[in-house]
Amino acid sequence: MPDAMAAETPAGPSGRRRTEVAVGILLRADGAMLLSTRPPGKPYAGYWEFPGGKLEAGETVAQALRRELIEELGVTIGPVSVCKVTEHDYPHALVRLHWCKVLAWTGTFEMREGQTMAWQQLPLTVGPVLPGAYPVLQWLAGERGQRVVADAAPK
Ligand SMILES: Nc1nc2c([nH]c(=O)n2[C@@H]2O[C@H](COP(=O)(O)OP(=O)(O)OP(=O)(O)O)[C@@H](O)[C@H]2O)c(=O)[nH]1
Repeated sequence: MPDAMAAETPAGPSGRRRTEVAVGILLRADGAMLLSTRPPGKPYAGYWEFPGGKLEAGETVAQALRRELIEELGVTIGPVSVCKVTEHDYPHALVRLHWCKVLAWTGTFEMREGQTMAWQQLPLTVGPVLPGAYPVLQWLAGERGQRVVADAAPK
């Protein structure tokens, strides 16, 4: 993977350019992960997602994630590396998501974009989740022998 990427890269199978996105899986010592709601005014506002955002031209994933988490949450993360890459084709954008586990940060969480945050164990107790975040939740659930959402109660 290149050290720095353009914010958009050549077209994917659907003929659209890909938007590169850095996403953080912030994990607490007890295994809880941080989810937050998408701010008002953005596509899928109110859906739950992992914190992160689009790369700016010339930024690495780690640099973009560091900047986004300061902007959105007011916390500063240490060095991170990408643990998984996924793609999702939305009506509004074809996105390539670079996922990083984040185990250490400094600062106090502030919801700087009017979002709501929740530390979540699996199965999740919040929803709905952004479709592009679902494959990673399934991957994390597989690591833990858990389900992303609880089984429906029998009728
Ligand atoms: N942050 C985040 N984005 C995700 C996740 N899953 C997922 O599909 N995405 C997609 O990745 C893209 C991220 O864009 P964004 O709008 O949050 O990024 P940003 O903060 O840089 O936006 P802006 O500066 O244009 O307002 C969106 O298309 C969003 O739907 C996720 O778990 N977290």
